[in-house]
Amino acid sequence: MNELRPVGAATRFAPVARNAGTPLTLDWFEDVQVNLSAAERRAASIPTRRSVKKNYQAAWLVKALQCIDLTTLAGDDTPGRVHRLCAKAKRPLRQDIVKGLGLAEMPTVGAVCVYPAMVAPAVKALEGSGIPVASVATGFPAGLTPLPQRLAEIRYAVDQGAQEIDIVIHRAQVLLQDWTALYDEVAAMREACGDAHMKAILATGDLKTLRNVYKASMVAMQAGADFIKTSTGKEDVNATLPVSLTMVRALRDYGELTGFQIGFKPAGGLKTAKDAMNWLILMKEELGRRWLEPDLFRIGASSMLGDIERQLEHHVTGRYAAASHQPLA
Ligand SMILES: O=C[C@H](O)COP(=O)(O)O
Repeated sequence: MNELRPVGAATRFAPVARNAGTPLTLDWFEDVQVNLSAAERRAASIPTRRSVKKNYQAAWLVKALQCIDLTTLAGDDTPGRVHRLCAKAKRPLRQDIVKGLGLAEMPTVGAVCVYPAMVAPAVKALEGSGIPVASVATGFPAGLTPLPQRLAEIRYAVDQGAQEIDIVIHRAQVLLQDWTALYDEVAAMREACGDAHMKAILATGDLKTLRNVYKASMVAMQAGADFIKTSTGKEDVNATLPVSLTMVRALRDYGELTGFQIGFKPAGGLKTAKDAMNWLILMKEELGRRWLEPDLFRIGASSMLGDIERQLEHHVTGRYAAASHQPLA
Protein backbone atom coordinates (compact mmCIF):
# COMPACT_ATOMS: atom_id res chain seq x y z
CA MET A 1 0.00 0.00 0.00
CA ASN A 2 1.39 3.34 -0.97
CA GLU A 3 1.62 5.54 2.06
CA LEU A 4 1.29 9.28 1.98
CA ARG A 5 3.86 11.00 4.09
CA PRO A 6 3.77 14.60 5.25
CA VAL A 7 4.62 16.86 2.37
CA GLY A 8 5.84 19.61 4.64
CA ALA A 9 5.57 23.35 4.58
CA ALA A 10 6.08 25.11 1.27
CA THR A 11 9.57 24.08 0.27
CA ARG A 12 11.63 26.87 -1.18
CA PHE A 13 12.65 25.55 -4.56
CA ALA A 14 14.53 27.52 -7.17
CA PRO A 15 11.90 28.92 -9.54
CA VAL A 16 11.48 26.85 -12.67
CA ALA A 17 12.98 28.21 -15.87
CA ARG A 18 10.34 29.51 -18.27
CA ASN A 19 9.62 27.01 -21.00
CA ALA A 20 11.48 28.28 -24.07
CA GLY A 21 9.49 25.93 -26.31
CA THR A 22 10.93 24.17 -29.34
CA PRO A 23 10.28 24.23 -33.06
CA LEU A 24 7.22 22.16 -33.93
CA THR A 25 8.58 18.60 -33.91
CA LEU A 26 5.94 16.17 -35.15
CA ASP A 27 8.29 13.21 -34.60
CA TRP A 28 7.79 13.59 -30.86
CA PHE A 29 4.10 12.79 -30.92
CA GLU A 30 2.61 11.97 -34.32
CA ASP A 31 2.72 8.19 -33.95
CA VAL A 32 1.91 8.06 -30.27
CA GLN A 33 -0.56 5.43 -29.14
CA VAL A 34 -2.52 5.91 -25.94
CA ASN A 35 -4.25 2.84 -24.61
CA LEU A 36 -7.58 4.02 -23.21
CA SER A 37 -8.29 1.00 -21.04
CA ALA A 38 -4.75 1.00 -19.62
CA ALA A 39 -5.10 4.69 -18.75
CA GLU A 40 -8.49 4.02 -17.17
CA ARG A 41 -7.17 1.08 -15.15
CA ARG A 42 -4.19 3.06 -13.92
CA ALA A 43 -6.40 6.06 -13.08
CA ALA A 44 -8.89 3.85 -11.26
CA SER A 45 -6.14 2.59 -8.97
CA ILE A 46 -5.37 6.12 -7.72
CA PRO A 47 -8.30 6.52 -5.28
CA THR A 48 -7.33 3.28 -3.48
CA ARG A 49 -4.11 5.01 -2.49
CA ARG A 50 -6.12 7.44 -0.45
CA SER A 51 -6.40 4.88 2.34
CA VAL A 52 -3.56 6.63 4.08
CA LYS A 53 -2.63 7.38 7.59
CA LYS A 54 -4.97 10.00 8.94
CA ASN A 55 -2.08 11.74 10.63
CA TYR A 56 -0.65 12.80 7.28
CA GLN A 57 -3.85 13.95 5.67
CA ALA A 58 -3.91 17.43 7.19
CA ALA A 59 -0.48 18.19 5.75
CA TRP A 60 -1.63 17.05 2.33
CA LEU A 61 -4.81 19.09 2.48
CA VAL A 62 -2.88 22.23 3.39
CA LYS A 63 -0.66 21.51 0.41
CA ALA A 64 -3.72 21.18 -1.82
CA LEU A 65 -5.04 24.49 -0.53
CA GLN A 66 -1.73 26.18 -1.42
CA CYS A 67 -2.08 24.87 -4.97
CA ILE A 68 -5.65 26.06 -5.60
CA ASP A 69 -6.33 28.66 -8.26
CA LEU A 70 -9.33 30.08 -6.47
CA THR A 71 -11.67 30.86 -9.32
CA THR A 72 -14.73 32.86 -10.20
CA LEU A 73 -15.71 32.77 -13.86
CA ALA A 74 -19.39 33.65 -13.89
CA GLY A 75 -21.37 36.01 -16.06
CA ASP A 76 -22.58 37.86 -12.98
CA ASP A 77 -19.13 38.44 -11.42
CA THR A 78 -18.77 41.87 -9.83
CA PRO A 79 -15.83 43.69 -8.20
CA GLY A 80 -17.55 43.04 -4.87
CA ARG A 81 -17.60 39.28 -5.43
CA VAL A 82 -13.98 39.37 -6.55
CA HIS A 83 -13.01 41.30 -3.40
CA ARG A 84 -14.69 38.69 -1.23
CA LEU A 85 -12.94 35.90 -3.13
CA CYS A 86 -9.59 37.65 -2.67
CA ALA A 87 -10.23 38.03 1.06
CA LYS A 88 -10.77 34.26 1.18
CA ALA A 89 -7.62 33.69 -0.89
CA LYS A 90 -5.60 35.61 1.71
CA ARG A 91 -7.24 33.95 4.72
CA PRO A 92 -8.58 30.61 3.52
CA LEU A 93 -8.79 29.06 6.99
CA ARG A 94 -10.16 30.20 10.32
CA GLN A 95 -7.45 31.26 12.74
CA ASP A 96 -8.37 28.53 15.24
CA ILE A 97 -7.87 25.89 12.54
CA VAL A 98 -4.47 27.34 11.64
CA LYS A 99 -3.52 27.31 15.30
CA GLY A 100 -4.89 23.82 15.85
CA LEU A 101 -2.87 22.51 12.92
CA GLY A 102 0.29 24.00 14.40
CA LEU A 103 0.97 26.12 11.32
CA ALA A 104 3.36 29.02 11.81
CA GLU A 105 1.33 31.26 9.54
CA MET A 106 -1.88 31.47 7.55
CA PRO A 107 -1.42 29.51 4.29
CA THR A 108 -2.62 31.19 1.11
CA VAL A 109 -3.95 29.82 -2.17
CA GLY A 110 -1.83 29.54 -5.34
CA ALA A 111 -3.61 32.29 -7.29
CA VAL A 112 -6.97 33.94 -7.89
CA CYS A 113 -8.39 33.28 -11.36
CA VAL A 114 -10.87 35.66 -12.97
CA TYR A 115 -12.10 37.10 -16.29
CA PRO A 116 -10.04 39.95 -17.79
CA ALA A 117 -12.52 42.64 -16.71
CA MET A 118 -12.08 41.50 -13.09
CA VAL A 119 -8.27 41.55 -13.07
CA ALA A 120 -7.95 45.15 -11.82
CA PRO A 121 -10.21 44.67 -8.76
CA ALA A 122 -8.41 41.40 -7.98
CA VAL A 123 -4.97 43.00 -8.24
CA LYS A 124 -6.11 45.80 -5.92
CA ALA A 125 -7.60 43.42 -3.39
CA LEU A 126 -4.50 41.19 -3.35
CA GLU A 127 -1.97 44.01 -3.15
CA GLY A 128 0.92 43.12 -0.87
CA SER A 129 -0.24 39.52 -0.39
CA GLY A 130 2.10 37.95 -2.93
CA ILE A 131 -0.83 36.04 -4.43
CA PRO A 132 -0.78 36.33 -8.23
CA VAL A 133 -3.83 37.09 -10.34
CA ALA A 134 -4.51 34.69 -13.19
CA SER A 135 -6.79 35.77 -16.01
CA VAL A 136 -8.51 33.60 -18.54
CA ALA A 137 -8.25 35.07 -22.02
CA THR A 138 -8.44 34.32 -25.76
CA GLY A 139 -12.20 34.16 -25.98
CA PHE A 140 -12.63 31.87 -22.97
CA PRO A 141 -14.25 29.36 -22.91
CA ALA A 142 -14.73 28.53 -26.62
CA GLY A 143 -11.75 30.39 -28.07
CA LEU A 144 -13.58 31.12 -31.30
CA THR A 145 -13.06 34.85 -31.68
CA PRO A 146 -10.58 36.02 -34.34
CA LEU A 147 -6.92 35.69 -33.37
CA PRO A 148 -6.12 39.45 -33.24
CA GLN A 149 -8.91 39.93 -30.66
CA ARG A 150 -7.71 36.93 -28.67
CA LEU A 151 -4.17 38.31 -28.59
CA ALA A 152 -5.46 41.77 -27.67
CA GLU A 153 -7.37 40.22 -24.77
CA ILE A 154 -4.14 38.70 -23.43
CA ARG A 155 -2.37 42.07 -23.66
CA TYR A 156 -5.27 43.77 -21.90
CA ALA A 157 -5.21 41.30 -19.00
CA VAL A 158 -1.42 41.60 -18.64
CA ASP A 159 -1.72 45.38 -18.76
CA GLN A 160 -4.30 45.22 -15.96
CA GLY A 161 -1.80 43.32 -13.80
CA ALA A 162 -2.40 39.62 -14.46
CA GLN A 163 0.76 37.61 -13.86
CA GLU A 164 -0.67 34.42 -15.26
CA ILE A 165 -2.79 33.94 -18.37
CA ASP A 166 -5.00 30.90 -18.93
CA ILE A 167 -5.46 30.68 -22.69
CA VAL A 168 -7.84 28.31 -24.46
CA ILE A 169 -6.84 26.47 -27.60
CA HIS A 170 -8.87 26.34 -30.80
CA ARG A 171 -10.28 22.81 -30.56
CA ALA A 172 -10.98 22.47 -34.30
CA GLN A 173 -7.23 22.56 -34.95
CA VAL A 174 -6.85 19.42 -32.86
CA LEU A 175 -9.88 17.69 -34.33
CA LEU A 176 -8.54 18.44 -37.84
CA GLN A 177 -4.99 17.47 -36.78
CA ASP A 178 -3.74 20.85 -37.99
CA TRP A 179 -0.73 20.93 -35.68
CA THR A 180 1.02 23.77 -37.48
CA ALA A 181 -1.99 26.07 -37.02
CA LEU A 182 -2.28 25.12 -33.36
CA TYR A 183 1.43 25.61 -32.75
CA ASP A 184 1.46 29.01 -34.50
CA GLU A 185 -1.53 30.32 -32.52
CA VAL A 186 -0.27 29.14 -29.16
CA ALA A 187 3.21 30.52 -29.90
CA ALA A 188 1.64 33.91 -30.77
CA MET A 189 -0.31 33.79 -27.49
CA ARG A 190 2.86 32.99 -25.61
CA GLU A 191 4.51 36.02 -27.16
CA ALA A 192 1.53 38.22 -26.22
CA CYS A 193 1.85 37.05 -22.60
CA GLY A 194 5.26 38.72 -22.30
CA ASP A 195 6.54 37.98 -18.79
CA ALA A 196 3.24 36.50 -17.62
CA HIS A 197 3.15 32.73 -17.24
CA MET A 198 0.94 31.01 -19.77
CA LYS A 199 -1.32 28.08 -18.96
CA ALA A 200 -2.76 26.37 -22.04
CA ILE A 201 -6.29 25.02 -21.52
CA LEU A 202 -6.83 22.07 -23.84
CA ALA A 203 -10.56 21.63 -23.09
CA THR A 204 -9.99 17.89 -23.19
CA GLY A 205 -13.69 17.09 -23.01
CA ASP A 206 -13.92 18.42 -26.57
CA LEU A 207 -10.91 16.54 -27.98
CA LYS A 208 -12.57 13.13 -28.48
CA THR A 209 -9.56 10.83 -27.85
CA LEU A 210 -6.70 10.52 -25.38
CA ARG A 211 -4.38 10.41 -28.39
CA ASN A 212 -5.56 13.91 -29.31
CA VAL A 213 -5.06 14.97 -25.70
CA TYR A 214 -1.45 13.74 -25.75
CA LYS A 215 -0.72 15.42 -29.09
CA ALA A 216 -2.35 18.72 -28.13
CA SER A 217 -0.36 18.69 -24.86
CA MET A 218 2.85 18.19 -26.78
CA VAL A 219 2.12 20.96 -29.29
CA ALA A 220 1.14 23.42 -26.54
CA MET A 221 4.40 22.74 -24.71
CA GLN A 222 6.46 22.99 -27.88
CA ALA A 223 4.81 26.37 -28.48
CA GLY A 224 5.93 27.56 -25.04
CA ALA A 225 3.16 26.81 -22.53
CA ASP A 226 4.41 26.96 -18.93
CA PHE A 227 1.44 24.89 -17.73
CA ILE A 228 -1.00 22.60 -19.46
CA LYS A 229 -4.53 22.69 -18.06
CA THR A 230 -7.32 20.20 -18.65
CA SER A 231 -10.52 22.19 -18.95
CA THR A 232 -12.38 25.46 -18.73
CA GLY A 233 -14.99 24.12 -16.34
CA LYS A 234 -17.58 24.80 -19.06
CA GLU A 235 -17.23 21.62 -21.17
CA ASP A 236 -19.62 18.70 -20.63
CA VAL A 237 -16.71 16.62 -19.31
CA ASN A 238 -13.98 18.43 -17.41
CA ALA A 239 -11.00 17.15 -15.40
CA THR A 240 -10.80 13.34 -15.20
CA LEU A 241 -8.01 11.12 -13.94
CA PRO A 242 -7.41 9.24 -17.26
CA VAL A 243 -7.08 12.53 -19.14
CA SER A 244 -4.81 13.93 -16.43
CA LEU A 245 -2.63 10.83 -16.56
CA THR A 246 -2.26 11.25 -20.32
CA MET A 247 -1.33 14.91 -19.94
CA VAL A 248 1.22 14.38 -17.17
CA ARG A 249 2.87 11.62 -19.20
CA ALA A 250 3.15 14.03 -22.15
CA LEU A 251 4.56 16.59 -19.74
CA ARG A 252 7.10 14.07 -18.47
CA ASP A 253 8.08 13.10 -22.03
CA TYR A 254 8.51 16.76 -22.98
CA GLY A 255 10.64 17.31 -19.88
CA GLU A 256 12.87 14.37 -20.75
CA LEU A 257 13.29 15.66 -24.31
CA THR A 258 13.96 19.31 -23.46
CA GLY A 259 14.87 19.61 -19.79
CA PHE A 260 11.98 22.02 -19.11
CA GLN A 261 9.71 21.46 -16.14
CA ILE A 262 6.13 22.15 -17.15
CA GLY A 263 3.26 22.65 -14.72
CA PHE A 264 -0.08 20.88 -14.67
CA LYS A 265 -3.50 22.26 -13.76
CA PRO A 266 -6.56 20.04 -13.57
CA ALA A 267 -9.70 22.19 -13.52
CA GLY A 268 -13.41 21.90 -13.79
CA GLY A 269 -15.74 19.95 -11.54
CA LEU A 270 -13.17 19.39 -8.78
CA LYS A 271 -15.00 20.13 -5.56
CA THR A 272 -13.92 17.89 -2.71
CA ALA A 273 -10.92 17.25 -0.51
CA LYS A 274 -10.97 13.70 -1.92
CA ASP A 275 -10.59 15.10 -5.44
CA ALA A 276 -7.60 17.11 -4.24
CA MET A 277 -5.99 14.04 -2.68
CA ASN A 278 -6.50 11.99 -5.85
CA TRP A 279 -4.75 14.56 -7.99
CA LEU A 280 -1.93 15.12 -5.50
CA ILE A 281 -1.27 11.37 -5.49
CA LEU A 282 -1.32 11.28 -9.28
CA MET A 283 1.28 14.06 -9.41
CA LYS A 284 3.53 12.49 -6.78
CA GLU A 285 3.41 9.03 -8.34
CA GLU A 286 3.85 10.12 -11.95
CA LEU A 287 6.19 13.09 -11.60
CA GLY A 288 7.55 13.12 -8.05
CA ARG A 289 7.59 15.41 -5.04
CA ARG A 290 8.68 18.43 -7.06
CA TRP A 291 5.22 18.60 -8.70
CA LEU A 292 3.46 19.23 -5.40
CA GLU A 293 4.40 22.90 -5.31
CA PRO A 294 2.33 25.77 -6.70
CA ASP A 295 4.93 26.69 -9.30
CA LEU A 296 4.33 23.33 -10.99
CA PHE A 297 0.87 22.28 -9.84
CA ARG A 298 -2.44 24.07 -9.52
CA ILE A 299 -5.98 22.91 -9.05
CA GLY A 300 -8.49 25.18 -10.78
CA ALA A 301 -11.58 25.23 -8.63
CA SER A 302 -14.39 27.58 -7.71
CA SER A 303 -15.84 25.48 -4.90
CA MET A 304 -13.25 23.12 -3.40
CA LEU A 305 -11.90 25.33 -0.64
CA GLY A 306 -14.96 24.93 1.59
CA ASP A 307 -14.61 21.15 1.75
CA ILE A 308 -10.87 21.35 2.45
CA GLU A 309 -11.57 23.79 5.27
CA ARG A 310 -14.24 21.46 6.68
CA GLN A 311 -11.91 18.45 6.58
CA LEU A 312 -9.13 20.42 8.27
CA GLU A 313 -11.58 21.54 10.92
CA HIS A 314 -12.33 17.86 11.60
CA HIS A 315 -8.64 17.26 12.06
CA VAL A 316 -8.47 19.97 14.69
CA THR A 317 -11.74 19.53 16.52
CA GLY A 318 -13.29 16.25 15.49
CA ARG A 319 -12.56 12.60 15.13
CA TYR A 320 -9.11 13.23 13.66
CA ALA A 321 -8.03 15.50 16.52
CA ALA A 322 -5.14 13.25 17.58
CA ALA A 323 -3.81 13.18 14.05
CA SER A 324 -3.67 16.94 13.81
CA HIS A 325 -0.84 17.01 16.30
CA GLN A 326 1.50 15.41 13.82
CA PRO A 327 4.12 17.92 12.69
CA LEU A 328 3.50 19.45 9.29
CA ALA A 329 7.07 20.58 8.69
O1 LIG B 1 -10.32 27.12 -14.27
C1 LIG B 1 -11.13 26.83 -13.44
C2 LIG B 1 -12.45 26.30 -13.72
O2 LIG B 1 -13.19 27.16 -14.52
C3 LIG B 1 -13.17 26.05 -12.45
O3 LIG B 1 -14.21 25.18 -12.68
P1 LIG B 1 -15.27 24.85 -11.52
O4 LIG B 1 -16.14 26.07 -11.40
O5 LIG B 1 -15.99 23.65 -12.00
O6 LIG B 1 -14.51 24.61 -10.26
